[in-house]
Amino acid sequence: MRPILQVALDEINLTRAVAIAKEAIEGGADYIEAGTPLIKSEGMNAIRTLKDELKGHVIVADMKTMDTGAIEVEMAAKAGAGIISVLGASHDSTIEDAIRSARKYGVRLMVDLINIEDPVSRAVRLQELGADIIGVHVGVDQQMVGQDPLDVLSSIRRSVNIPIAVAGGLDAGSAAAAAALGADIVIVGGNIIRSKDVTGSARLIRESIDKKAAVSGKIRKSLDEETREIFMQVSTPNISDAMHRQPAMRDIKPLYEGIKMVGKAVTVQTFAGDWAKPVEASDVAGPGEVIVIYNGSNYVSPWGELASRGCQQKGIEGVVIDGAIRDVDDIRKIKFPSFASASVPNAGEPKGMGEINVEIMCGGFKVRPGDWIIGDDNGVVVVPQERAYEIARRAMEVKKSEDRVRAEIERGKTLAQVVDLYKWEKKT
Ligand SMILES: O=C(CO)[C@H](O)[C@H](O)COP(=O)(O)O
Repeated sequence: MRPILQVALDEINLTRAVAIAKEAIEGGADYIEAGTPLIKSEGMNAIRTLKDELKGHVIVADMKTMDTGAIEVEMAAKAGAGIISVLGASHDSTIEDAIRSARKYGVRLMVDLINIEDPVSRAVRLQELGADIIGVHVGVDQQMVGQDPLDVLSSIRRSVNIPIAVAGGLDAGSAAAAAALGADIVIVGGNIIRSKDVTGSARLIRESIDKKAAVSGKIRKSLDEETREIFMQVSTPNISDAMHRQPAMRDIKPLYEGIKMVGKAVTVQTFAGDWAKPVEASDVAGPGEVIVIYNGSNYVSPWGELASRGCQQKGIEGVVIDGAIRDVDDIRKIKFPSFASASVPNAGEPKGMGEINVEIMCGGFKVRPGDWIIGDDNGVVVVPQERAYEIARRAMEVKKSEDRVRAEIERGKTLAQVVDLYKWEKKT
């Protein structure tokens, strides 16, 4: 039997969720899941509405129940769900009572292994308890720090013989790999529901699942390479949103339009106009790095075109100056990504005060050597190195959501209508 494609509606607006579900069905989705955020936002009404609107399709209630298993299964079953999820991390008594309730109401119970330390032995135990489906699942937040549900799928497949569902950031390639590794149900959320073309994305994933492409021996790029690649694709507003709306470096502006800069910081602490350490930093920095300078004066410059040329030849990504820059016309001509808080014609003197690669303040932000610096036409943001991969992944999720909202606006809605603004204003 060909694997089932289940589309997870991780959405908070029911009207949008129904529209997205219909588009996904057109592309080949079999089961439609009321995602946990949708259930929390709209309650059992979400299940009832999906059941009414999507005749002939199994509706899955992703309840993620942790306690009172029987009551929650009863509620979702009565609303029209055919499969209901409980968490594998719950006590066995919760699972057993949920199973009794599932049997009584003629629905299947999916037990979700999200965040379980030893998923293989828990899966074996859940099979003994009578679970109908094992959910191998890496949650959205776990995906952002690099976890992958396919890492444990084969071992679980070898250990249980009941159906297995797999979820966790799957796309066309990993969905096909999941099917090839023995998944019976392939669950896809973000990569379908946040796509500009939901039907096209669902179709692509449906086709690749059907081909069950052999698991490629894909060599994973280094975390730094992946991080850089993602930062190149997202904007500084996407990154700011991903960091709970963190502001950009204050008063630091791009030198020209169409600028894009991504790199790790080589920092310079210097003093008004002293250009020795800034220019020496171009000998320290290399490809993939950005020189970030605190100079402390908007009236005398520690940097200009000649320093920029030297950096460009070495593959240094750009420069950010809390202070003044000069030769802006020439720097614009060679398009060396540069950001500064002022421009002046006058240079200072090379006195040699200050230090390279120490913690500095730039545009009101602490910057340490190795922190990620991303600049574009909107400004410059700093991402702490420890969270760079996670923030890059979260920024990509922001971008995907915006792509979907943009597609809905292009079909004639306003932003307020698409995001249901009035309903979601903060109540005081
Ligand atoms: O249950 C979920 C999150 O807890 C999601 O529905 C599931 O992970 C599928 O979505 P995605 O493909 O975006 O990971």
